[in-house]
Amino acid sequence: MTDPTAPIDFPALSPKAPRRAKALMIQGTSSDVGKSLLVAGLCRAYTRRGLSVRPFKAQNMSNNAAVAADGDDDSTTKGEIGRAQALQARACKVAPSIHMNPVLLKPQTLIGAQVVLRGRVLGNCPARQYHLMKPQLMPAVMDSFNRTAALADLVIVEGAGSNAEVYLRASDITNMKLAENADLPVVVVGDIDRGGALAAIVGTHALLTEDERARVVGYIINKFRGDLSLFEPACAVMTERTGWPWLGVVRWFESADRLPAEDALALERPAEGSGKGLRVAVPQLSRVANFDDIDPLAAEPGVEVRWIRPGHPIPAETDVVILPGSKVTRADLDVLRREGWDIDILAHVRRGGRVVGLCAGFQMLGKVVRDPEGIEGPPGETAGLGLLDIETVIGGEKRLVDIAVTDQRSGQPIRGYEMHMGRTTGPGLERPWFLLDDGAGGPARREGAVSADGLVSGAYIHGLFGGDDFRSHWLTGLGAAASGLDFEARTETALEALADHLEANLDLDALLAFAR
Ligand SMILES: NC(=O)CC[C@H](N)C(=O)O
Repeated sequence: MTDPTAPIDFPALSPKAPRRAKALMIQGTSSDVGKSLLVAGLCRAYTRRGLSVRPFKAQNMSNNAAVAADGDDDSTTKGEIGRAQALQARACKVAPSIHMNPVLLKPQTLIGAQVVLRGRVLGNCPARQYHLMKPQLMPAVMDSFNRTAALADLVIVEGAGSNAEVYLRASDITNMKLAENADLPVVVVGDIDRGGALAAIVGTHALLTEDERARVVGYIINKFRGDLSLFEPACAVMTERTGWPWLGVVRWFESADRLPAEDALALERPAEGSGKGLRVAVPQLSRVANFDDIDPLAAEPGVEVRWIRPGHPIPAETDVVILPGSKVTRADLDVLRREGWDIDILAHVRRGGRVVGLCAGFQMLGKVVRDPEGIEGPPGETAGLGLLDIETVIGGEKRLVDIAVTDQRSGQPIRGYEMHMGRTTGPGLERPWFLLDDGAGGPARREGAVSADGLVSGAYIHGLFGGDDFRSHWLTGLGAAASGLDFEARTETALEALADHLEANLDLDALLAFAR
């Protein structure tokens, strides 16, 4: 993608389907005000009321992606969308679609990202170039919105970041510009937990144009803790300054960490876990991807998961080091070395400790990672940790597939997904971690690798630990206690609790009446 003004080649837009759904848009005064969670909760609450609901977010920036159930019209493979929209789809009890999140930006460097359009990689792009290219994406965004709206009674649309970045207005495809194009009523959400909510709401109003202000049907204050009677005068001030109705205050939702987080900011949360039992350390890579792979382990009472921040060593008293996925395998190998984590990991293995690599983490455990075309950074190769006798080349079509198979070795069902461009070869694969059997009677597929001494293992499969049987089997094999936790049910309970929470905190009939 060298010329940002060159026309983009994407599949033909569908003939305009009649819009059936009403829609309501949730915009925020900044990122991380809790928009994704609010949308997920509204999706579930209105689904429970018998409506056919769909989520929509034009553009998401996240390395936590999910495999959609569909791909673009001319594609035989499935696409990917942000994890938050996949969760929202689940809240609506429908399969995730590429049209729920037509543009996904997966950050690779501080100033550039992989651009995924309608589920498929369009290319890598520096932020400045993407900014110029963005207006061209609007027809595809609108097409996806229309397709989503043609299927449902109600679409809950999520904005991105702050809706008052007015200097970016010309290239906006995901906040007020989308609201204008699709004629959406807008609710503005402010975050009291971070402070400055008054200034954020009043400042947002000040920065918007008259027309944009008129689209706003009211504001919500999210993440409130404390005595509401003390805060009510603040709402009077905001309403007086903006003329926008106050639609309610949503109290802090305690179970938020039971739902998969969208961006790596969530890793700043204190670790869960009892402080005893199996000690799992996960280095916090710079472009960590699909980090919710670790959530099911963190949810086990007998497991203590610690995310290791830059500047901190991997503690010697660790039982298992898990190397997670990463958007930029080679650059994150450099991070491992810069932090001295490579030395910690090698010492850990010498002491008889276990290491597990997932996707990019698996690639890092090999001898070398090559990127001849420069897909994830400057072309070249980087030595891996050399703990598995494998090599990886990044390139070709991205592999995006859901997996629901049986591991012949353990007899355990394995569920998960693959999402990677790297292809791995080498003698290490002769000792696979899994022998995957799809039940159709064909030969088992080998997946992953295990070192000769059995201490180091890795595979491409994300979501492995979400399977209760596999997780219990894995924990028991390490001499750790498995609790019998039903992870899916835990997520489902959290979604229901979130919907209850919104029913209790907001007037959802009134909110629904704003949809049009
Ligand atoms: N999800 C991942 O960890 C991706 C691994 C690597 N960046 C690849 O594309 O092959």
